[in-house]
Amino acid sequence: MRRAIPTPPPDGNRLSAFFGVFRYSRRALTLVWQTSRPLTLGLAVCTLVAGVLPAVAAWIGQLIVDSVVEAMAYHRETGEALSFATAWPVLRYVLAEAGVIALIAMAQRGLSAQQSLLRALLGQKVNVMILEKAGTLTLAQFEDSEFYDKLTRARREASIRPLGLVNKTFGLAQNAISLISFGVLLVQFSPWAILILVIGALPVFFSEAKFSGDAFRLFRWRSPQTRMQMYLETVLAREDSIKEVKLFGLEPLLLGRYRDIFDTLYAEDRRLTIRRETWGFLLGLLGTLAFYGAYAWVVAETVTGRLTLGEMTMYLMVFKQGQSALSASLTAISGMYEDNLYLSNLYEYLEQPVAPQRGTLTQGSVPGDGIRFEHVGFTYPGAETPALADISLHLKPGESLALVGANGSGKTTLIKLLTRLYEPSEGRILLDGSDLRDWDVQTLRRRIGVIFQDFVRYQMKVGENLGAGDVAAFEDEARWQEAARRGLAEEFIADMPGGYHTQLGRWFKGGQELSGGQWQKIALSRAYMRESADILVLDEPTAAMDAAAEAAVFADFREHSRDKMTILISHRFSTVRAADHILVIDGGEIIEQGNHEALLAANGRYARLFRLQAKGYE
Ligand SMILES: Nc1ncnc2c1ncn2[C@@H]1O[C@H](COP(=O)(O)OP(=O)(O)OP(=O)(O)O)[C@@H](O)[C@H]1O
Repeated sequence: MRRAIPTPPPDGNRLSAFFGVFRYSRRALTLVWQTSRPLTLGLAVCTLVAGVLPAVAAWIGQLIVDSVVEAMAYHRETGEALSFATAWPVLRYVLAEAGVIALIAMAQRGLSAQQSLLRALLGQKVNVMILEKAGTLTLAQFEDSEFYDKLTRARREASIRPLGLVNKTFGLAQNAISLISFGVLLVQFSPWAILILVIGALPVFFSEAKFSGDAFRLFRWRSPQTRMQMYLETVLAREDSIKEVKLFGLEPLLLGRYRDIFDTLYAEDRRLTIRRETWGFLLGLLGTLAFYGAYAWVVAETVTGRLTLGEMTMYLMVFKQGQSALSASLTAISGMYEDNLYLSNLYEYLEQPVAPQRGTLTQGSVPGDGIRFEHVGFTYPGAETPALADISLHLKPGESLALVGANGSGKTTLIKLLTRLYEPSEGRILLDGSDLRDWDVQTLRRRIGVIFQDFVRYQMKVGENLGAGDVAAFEDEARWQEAARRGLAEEFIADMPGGYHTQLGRWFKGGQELSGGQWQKIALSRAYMRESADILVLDEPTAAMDAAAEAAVFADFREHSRDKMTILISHRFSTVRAADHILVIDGGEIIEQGNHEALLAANGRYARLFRLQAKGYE
């Protein structure tokens, strides 16, 4: 079934919106100027040259025709044969015109060369700005679909728009210069001619401005659909999803959705394009009418002898070129309007408020106190029920904590709060006696080594996949080896063709894919890279490992984390039972806590689940 897509929202006060958007022009110019001063200056010079010379060419055209007429009269009167001396007065103008035309061509080449260089530089600069900004945003912002829309829109269009805007501004300047110089010539014929020229072009301009506004509103309003299309492309054409898509036979269904979205978007586009071009044509006719009216006028004046043939040629040329310069200027203005609208996207994204980094502490007020949760509650933005409620716990250095609970009970959320990816909605979390919010976030994160269930499988070298755990040792081979040994990855890495330098994943040439358990060993080793960390968090670190590997991992883990705080999430009781504290969480609340023996003795949920699992292994 085709889903109905609502019509775009109304456009409000069009005129004030129209002028309001020009506020980005200056910023785009500044951006281009900062990108490359020499190229921007070069553009300006070429623009000036390409703007002035057409009028000069038209003026020389007049001189050619008039001197030809004069020379013809001379030859007719004297009967003299053509010689260099009699031809030279005409030929020098022809030569001059050739020179001017060559200069125009040079300026235009210069313009396009500089534009393409600037385009590359500017695209890179804007993309870097977008990515740098992404680094300052919070996890919550990334999970907000409206924000994600902004990011997608900014990335998709905005990197080419600033240069578009600047090119149009220069184009406008070039045409304006041409127009002024044409005006200087034309006003000698009649000021009315200039008026006719301007009036003929205005209607097209207004229709262009209106339709580019419409196009932008359409672009903005439909971005969720475009995003869905991009997502479907990813699902249908990426190695990590194609396996399941194939086995479940999802291609026709997903492709059908993809097509439906296109069809609805295309229908809108088509309507807009047809309206835009039809109006453009009809209103453009007015311009043509104005031109031929003026043409007839100039011809009549020449016939009556008020204008020379040369002047007629010049005025017609000036008229024709003036008209195209004018309509080009007007189109440039409406294009600038469009670019400005798109740029507003970019700046809307770049100006997205960043939560201030308040904390500055690098040491807590009670060093060695460990982690305390005090009545911590948390509700995800936009969620109705809390994911965690009234969580209190204390974990001292050297102690281990295990979290047990059904899927969705809030275990990972607790870790996200501890790592300050989110802040508690209620209560507080203390590290060494100080609120996490008061800690310098970098210092805090350096103290924590964590692997999440959905750890990242970097499409990079094996070693770099480990090094990611500690940027300071990103390239440190000795540290890679040490971490791999502890994460039990050493053996299979040694079997790989390039050892630690083997490319992982399938995205790049020569990449090796790993098994689920091998990837998990890589992730575990990555967590071990963080030597300075005294809080180790493992969120289901061994779920994909075989039983022997799991036992070895935990033997080593206990051995090496004696003076550290460790938090472990696992659904396997064989792993959990060794922890000093076990928290049983259900629906975001702690329902039982204690060590293994105490919990068994209490004969509650933990004891029941433990026996259930033990029975399964019998
Ligand atoms: N980013 C998010 N935005 C909104 N709600 C979320 C988000 N992540 C998790 N939740 C919700 O919060 C609750 C707790 O999720 P959490 O990931 O902490 O569970 P968990 O105990 O780690 O589960 P599992 O054992 O399956 O890993 C769930 O109801 C989940 O739907």
